[in-house]
Amino acid sequence: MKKLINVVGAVIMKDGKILCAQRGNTKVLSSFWEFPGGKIEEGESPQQALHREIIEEMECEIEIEKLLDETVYEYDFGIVNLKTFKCKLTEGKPTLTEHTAMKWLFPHELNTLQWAPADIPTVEKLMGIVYK
Ligand SMILES: Nc1nc2c([nH]c(=O)n2[C@H]2C[C@H](O)[C@@H](COP(=O)(O)OP(=O)(O)OP(=O)(O)O)O2)c(=O)[nH]1
Repeated sequence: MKKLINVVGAVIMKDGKILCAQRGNTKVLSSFWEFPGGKIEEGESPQQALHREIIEEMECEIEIEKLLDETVYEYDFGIVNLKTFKCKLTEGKPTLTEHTAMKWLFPHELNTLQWAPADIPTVEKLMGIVYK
């Protein structure tokens, strides 16, 4: 049986754009684009994990507004259950620490990037939404 990996991702919105981050070269799924976040650790709620991950890897703080989507994708290394949350920045500015690059894109531009496979249903959902 493949291991189940519970992951949270932040859909951080600012001025109608969404923060997209490119995974680092040393990571699994290297170079794919993703929503910043990471694995939920033991004893953490998804929201706690997301706050921690964004502070760790983006050096900023977010407010989590709502659950946007939940997807399950079977990779060769395990099964990823990805929960994505709509968020806004409350403190600081996203900074590259572990990621190779980041971009702010309008929802309709999201398909210009090569997303991690688990993210594709969420990306498609976001592309159909107009945020004010
Ligand atoms: N953070 C994040 N991970 C994603 C997304 N889509 C997707 O398939 N993943 C996968 C990649 C990894 O297998 C897993 C998350 O692991 P990670 O390496 O980002 O998490 P982490 O920071 O806790 O990792 P670690 O290096 O401390 O083990 O989920 C996404 O949108 N965001």
